Amino acid sequence: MLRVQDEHCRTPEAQPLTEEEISMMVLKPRSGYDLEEERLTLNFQTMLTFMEMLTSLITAAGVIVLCPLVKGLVPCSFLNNLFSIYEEYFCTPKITLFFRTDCGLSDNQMYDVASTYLRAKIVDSSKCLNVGKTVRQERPTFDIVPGAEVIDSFQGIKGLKWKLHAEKGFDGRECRRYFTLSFDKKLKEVVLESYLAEVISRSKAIQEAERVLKLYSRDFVYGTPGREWSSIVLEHPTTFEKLAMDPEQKRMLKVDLDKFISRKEWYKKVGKAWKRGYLLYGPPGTGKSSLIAAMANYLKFDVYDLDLTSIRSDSALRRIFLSTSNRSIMVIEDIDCAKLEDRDKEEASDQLILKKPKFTLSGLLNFIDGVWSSCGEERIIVFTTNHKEKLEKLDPALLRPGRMDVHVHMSYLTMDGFKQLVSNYLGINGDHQLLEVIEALLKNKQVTPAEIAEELLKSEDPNIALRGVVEFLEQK
Ligand SMILES: Nc1ncnc2c1ncn2[C@@H]1O[C@H](COP(=O)(O)OP(=O)(O)OP(=O)(O)O)[C@@H](O)[C@H]1O
Repeated sequence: MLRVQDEHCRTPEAQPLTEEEISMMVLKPRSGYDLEEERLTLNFQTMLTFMEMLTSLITAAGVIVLCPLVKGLVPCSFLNNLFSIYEEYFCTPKITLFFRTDCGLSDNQMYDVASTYLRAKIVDSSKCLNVGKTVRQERPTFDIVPGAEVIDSFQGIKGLKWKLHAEKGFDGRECRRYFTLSFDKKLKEVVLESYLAEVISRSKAIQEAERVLKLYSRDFVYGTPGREWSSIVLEHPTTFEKLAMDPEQKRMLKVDLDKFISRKEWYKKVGKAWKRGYLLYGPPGTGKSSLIAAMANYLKFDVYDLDLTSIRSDSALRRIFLSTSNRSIMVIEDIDCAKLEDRDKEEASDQLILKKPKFTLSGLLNFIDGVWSSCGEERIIVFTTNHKEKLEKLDPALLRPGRMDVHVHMSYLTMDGFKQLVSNYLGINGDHQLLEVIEALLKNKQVTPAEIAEELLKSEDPNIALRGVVEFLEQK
């Protein structure tokens, strides 16, 4: 007989687990939606009897499969499950590790580690692969498909069996994925102490080698249990070199970022969260989003785009921040338009972060400091606004020293910025008779880089494009 002992519902007569039983513990998800961890212990003395029963059952199942008359009546998936349960738990004493997408409040990094590690293995060992390619990628990438297995080896040890599972909800739709790694009980020490370390380090090396920046947003995560963010590859072409901005301002920003990156020990010494806050302000179309892309490209940091108005509770905000990775930029755009004070009217709940007295932006920063000081490193947070003066009214404390570390004014286009745009769009480096005319016009006009970029896009012929700019400035 199989004795199943659940940590949460042990029978009154159950004895404390022996060391042998503890070492046999595996984590196993329950069926259906409920993935709560369940400890399953197998008792050797009772296992044989059960195996006999199971063998008979499987033999019967085999007969059913072979019988063409009834074959169609038995769902294939049922038999597959039966076989894999048999093989997984009863052929040899096994340990199975589960790598699920979530890990308490945050995403489980080990799921991503496993996914990256296995991607490098599957081309040789899998029969089914997902193939993908974005416009900018030269080569396709391959990914493991649900149900596929990868048998790995390590230091002469064979039979480390990985499998990707896709779990379906009651409506038949896939609701979450997880990997399992099954191995002989004898290998427990080597797997937990050496193999997993090797998997982590290989996956890190692969990620570094094929590093693509990602843009995370929360637009598509609703209905995806276990994930707070969805991502796409960030392929923004803007770099500091391409930005139409005061050259000295650009230089200082790069120095500031370099200094931030190199000061890990300093942040530790003074007991501050290793984060830096930037406030980018200026009229629409002056390049605030472009600057964020330039910062991400410069640092090779992922970007998280957070819409604050969609967050209902303190705990949701904490979960969302905890689900972001290190070496990333959190962007909160148009902070003055967030209408944060209105949210407390929508619902009366103790959880709401925006109850009166009003939620303040500096309060949010305190909150973020708290979350990140406990678990985040190399984090940048960027607020943008078109109206700094509105922000002063909304939350004056935000602009006090020590709140946002760097304030960057994105101004209307200057001649330096214009030369940069002309170089980007027309390949001209300060050498055209219309440049002087344009310089004189720019001194008295307020135009944004976005407006001029639009004009420059109209023709690849420098004479036509620059004449268009002159006309545009004269009419402005
Ligand atoms: N400083 C700049 N340097 C180079 N290109 C720029 C700059 N500013 C704007 N542009 C061009 O204009 C487009 C829009 O600019 P961007 O979205 O970065 O401005 P923004 O200040 O973030 O605007 P908004 O406040 O409306 O979001 C960019 O895609 C880019 O082509």
